[in-house]
Amino acid sequence: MSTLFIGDIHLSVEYPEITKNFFRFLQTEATQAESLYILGDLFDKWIGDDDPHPFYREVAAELFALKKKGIPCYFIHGNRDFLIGQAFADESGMILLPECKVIQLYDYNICILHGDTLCTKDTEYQIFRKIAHHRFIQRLFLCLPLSFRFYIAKKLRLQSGEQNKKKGEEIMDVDPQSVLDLMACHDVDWIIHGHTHRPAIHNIEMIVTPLLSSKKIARRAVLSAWHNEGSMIKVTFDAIELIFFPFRVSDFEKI
Ligand SMILES: O=C(CCCCNC(=O)Nc1ccc(S(=O)(=O)N2CCN(c3cc(Cl)cc(C(F)(F)F)c3)CC2)cc1)NO
Repeated sequence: MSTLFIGDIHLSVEYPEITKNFFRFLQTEATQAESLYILGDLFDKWIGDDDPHPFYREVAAELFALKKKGIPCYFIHGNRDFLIGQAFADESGMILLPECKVIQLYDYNICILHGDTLCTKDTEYQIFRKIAHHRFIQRLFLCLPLSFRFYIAKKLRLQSGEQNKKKGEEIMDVDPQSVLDLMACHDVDWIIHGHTHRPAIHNIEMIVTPLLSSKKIARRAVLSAWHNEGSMIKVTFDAIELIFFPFRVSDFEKI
């Protein structure tokens, strides 16, 4: 049996191919798993569970179908969809997890998180995150009329797109010391995260006891975003693998 991790799907009405392939993943690979973890940025934007767009109803229904098949789906918020609340969790059957969680899978000790909190060099983003994750600010934002939230969302997405272009590669990636601190704090052998869109499995040398200078190799597995292909991290008793699968061309494109 296996446990699957995905993230950074960035579903939006503008990219129906990604949505189609995400639904196909839920109806195929995901049905063979013991459970599915979505580690953030399932959606490219989220301005509140009260957004009535039928697109969200469709995604919720496809996710709920997985629950009906007895396969639990766990969700950790990303920097895009950090406002997903209990209402959408109930509608989609997803189980909301805290922003960082240690799970025992087979005989692995794994810390799972979205990954944006590891990008500590991006101080501009970390300041925005602190403000936007404040309960009062979130309550205030969710009280605004949807139209005004749409407006703010459009502005912020444009702004973050422009800001990201100016930021160096290093700032946009995880800070190595933050990774070491997190793994030491939770005493885990594995960390699985997304956010950076830099898929890989990295070996990390951890000092276990400084005096004896004994070390161990831990591993950091990074999810791929779903731009032109699907991707997941598959955990089985024997291995943790980063797997890519091509998007299947929709019937329309075959014409
Ligand atoms: O990798 C890197 C770079 C990372 C790039 C980070 N950029 C990034 O995430 N941008 C971004 C994320 C979400 C959206 S949104 O459209 O979904 N939406 C916007 C309005 N949201 C809001 C909520 C609250 Cl409570 C309060 C406010 C406030 F205070 F602004 F009004 C706004 C809710 C969410 C738009 C852009 N660094 O390392």
